[in-house]
Amino acid sequence: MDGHFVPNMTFGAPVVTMVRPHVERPKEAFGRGTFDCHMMIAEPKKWVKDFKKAGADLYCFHYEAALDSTAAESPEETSDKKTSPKELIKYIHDQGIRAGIALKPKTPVDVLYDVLNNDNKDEMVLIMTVEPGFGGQKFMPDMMPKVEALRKRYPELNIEVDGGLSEKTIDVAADAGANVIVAGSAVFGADDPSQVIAKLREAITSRRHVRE
Ligand SMILES: O=C(CO)[C@H](O)[C@H](O)COP(=O)(O)O
Repeated sequence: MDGHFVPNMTFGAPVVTMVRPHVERPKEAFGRGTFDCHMMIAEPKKWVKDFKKAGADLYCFHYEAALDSTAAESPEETSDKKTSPKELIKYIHDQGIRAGIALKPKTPVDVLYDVLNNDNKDEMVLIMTVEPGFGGQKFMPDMMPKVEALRKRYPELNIEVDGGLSEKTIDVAADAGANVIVAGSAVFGADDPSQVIAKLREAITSRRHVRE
């Protein structure tokens, strides 16, 4: 979060660098230990290399930001050229990491149909189930048709949901086809976080939307 794309700020690549050595690298694509960096920032292309160097396995940018941001490849650089969502996915893959593309609640899902590759093995889509910027908001069930549409069209795509996920809302998300869950308050506010994580995981694995 950069205080521009969203009205809040969080940490950057130096924190990722410090945490990375304490978490074993994933043994397979999207596996345990994946550092999935959700970039709620206005200039997503500028930070890909820094986050890759810091240890990100997956760089997830916002579609809305990539529509109107620079093609410059570092924070120090300027460029008159623009990037685009499709170009940025390719650029992230060229850096040797996986790409995620996030949609804010008001952005329709069909904008992605010309952006995603036919082979989705190195991609993920994040459907925001709150307006990005703050934890502790209410889950928006009206985002589920977007998840359903993606799951129908891309059976093997990793589909992430973020915002208001808990034991109360997980079944709706899992039934719609989400298989990657971001949960803040429900986990960090729990007496037993591992129990909550286990329940969320069970809701997803019992649906098995992604073929193994
Ligand atoms: O970053 C977010 C919004 O920008 C996430 O929604 C948030 O971190 C998840 O928190 P919660 O589970 O409390 O909704």
